[in-house]
Order: sequence, then C-alpha cells, then structure tokens
Amino acid sequence: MAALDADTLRKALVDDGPYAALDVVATTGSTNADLMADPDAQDRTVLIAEEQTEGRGRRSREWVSPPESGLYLSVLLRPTVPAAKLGALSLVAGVALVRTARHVGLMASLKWPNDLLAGASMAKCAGILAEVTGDAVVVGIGVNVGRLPREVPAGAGGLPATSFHEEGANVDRAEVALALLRSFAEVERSWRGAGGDLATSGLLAEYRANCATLGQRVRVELPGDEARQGLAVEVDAEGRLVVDVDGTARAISAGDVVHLRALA
Ligand SMILES: O=C(O)CCCC[C@@H]1SC[C@@H]2NC(=O)N[C@@H]21
Repeated sequence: MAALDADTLRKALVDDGPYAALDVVATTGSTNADLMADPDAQDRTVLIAEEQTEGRGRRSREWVSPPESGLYLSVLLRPTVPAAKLGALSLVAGVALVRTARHVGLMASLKWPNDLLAGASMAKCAGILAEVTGDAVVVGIGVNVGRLPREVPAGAGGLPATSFHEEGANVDRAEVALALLRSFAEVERSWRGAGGDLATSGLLAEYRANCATLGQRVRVELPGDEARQGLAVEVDAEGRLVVDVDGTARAISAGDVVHLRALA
C-alpha cells in the first residue's frame, strides 16, 4: 500500500478543512502517547503514524500496528465541555467509524463501547482509545484497512479481527483517513456544540441505531475480574450500557462486552 502523503492530507484537512495541524510520521511508539506528551498541541491536532511500535488499546492491551496494512491516528482536542462528558467522545468517534465503513461500502455496527464490526463477518475492524490529560483529550483510532497481518490477536472476549480489505473493500489508507477525519470532525463539532451532551447532539440516537450490542445477551467483564451477565437494553445519555441482570437494571460505564449469541 502506498505511503500516506502528508501534504495532500494537510491541504484537504487543515488548509481547506476543520483541523488546526496534521502530521504524518514514519514510525513512533504510540500516536496517543505522543500527543499526550505535547503540552503545546493546539485544539484539533492530528497525528498519523505509518507504524507504531508500542500501539496501545483499551485496558492496557497492545494494538498491533505494522506498516502498510493499518491506519493509526490520534486527534488532540481541547473542548470546553464539563470533564464528566469527555468519556462520551469515544462513542462519538464510534459513530464516525460507522459512517466511514459505510462510505467504503461496508455494512457496519458498533459493539459497545466502541469496537467497529464490519462486513459480512461482523468481526472487529477498528478500535478507539480516548485518553484525558489536563484539559485535553486524545482520541486514538486504529483501523485495519489492508490485508490483515498474521499476528493480530483476537480482541476482548475472543472477538476475531478483520479488515476493510478482508471484507471486500479495496480502499487505500489515504481515502480512509480522509473519510474518517472528515466524519470525526463533523460529529465532534455537533457534540461540542451541544456542550458535550450526547442526547441533544443527536449522536446518541445514531449510536443506538448502530449498536449491535443492544438486544443481545451479554457478559460484561468489569475492571477487577468481576463480570455481569444479562440482556443489554439501553445505552443511556452518559454513554453507559444498561444491562438487565435478573430484573435489575445495571448501568455500566467501563468493561469488555462479550455477545453471548455470537459465541453460540
Ligand atoms: O480497540 C482498542 O482497544 C483501541 C485501539 C486503539 C488503537 C489506536 S492506533 C492509534 C492510537 N495510538 C495508540 O497507541 N492507540 C490508538
């Protein structure tokens, strides 16, 4: 796959677009770590890496990030919304991922909180890691675009991995980067304009409509080895998953979800 051209991306997304700055680096540890360590980064700064040597995923997992097959990018934002609302940004980014997968012609949905399932296999094609530092939040997104490298491990709960290419979408990473960053800028603007409120931004409705977890029997693996099993009934206005556990509604803000039907 061709290397990403920083000038072309900058022209479309910075000079004529919504971002303040954009850089493409050949290799780095983690684009999230780099932006988090940059106190001078402006609101709406994008960093893309061709390769990451210490790509990180949710709950301290590794995000395998070899050159050529994937898109690895982070966006630093300094939104003036209440700190408690920042967690919802990863769901907002999930909506942008669904729009991007559809843009390249794939069926797509989200496994709560923010795994993109795409194509006929509905396996995991992309993930999101949002991290907060001071008044900034860094939203990192990894997308499997090309041929899947052999060493990609299954995700949480044994969720298999796939890629846009494996699902039949032969797009290059530049097209995916443009579509994703444009979609993300749109949804982030709506979310910020609504003061970080998912419901009034309209994004909660779009998230719910695209959430494959709702209506499923699930096991939620909570931080600290606890687990809950029940029926996923709602994503609430804070972005939490509401699970009916033996008739009691439990709102879960963080955890790994296993769709039990998918295991059957
Ligand atoms: O599904 C997950 O666990 C989240 C994966 C997030 C990976 C991206 S790749 C770009 C950015 N830099 C990182 O180190 N991680 C995120």
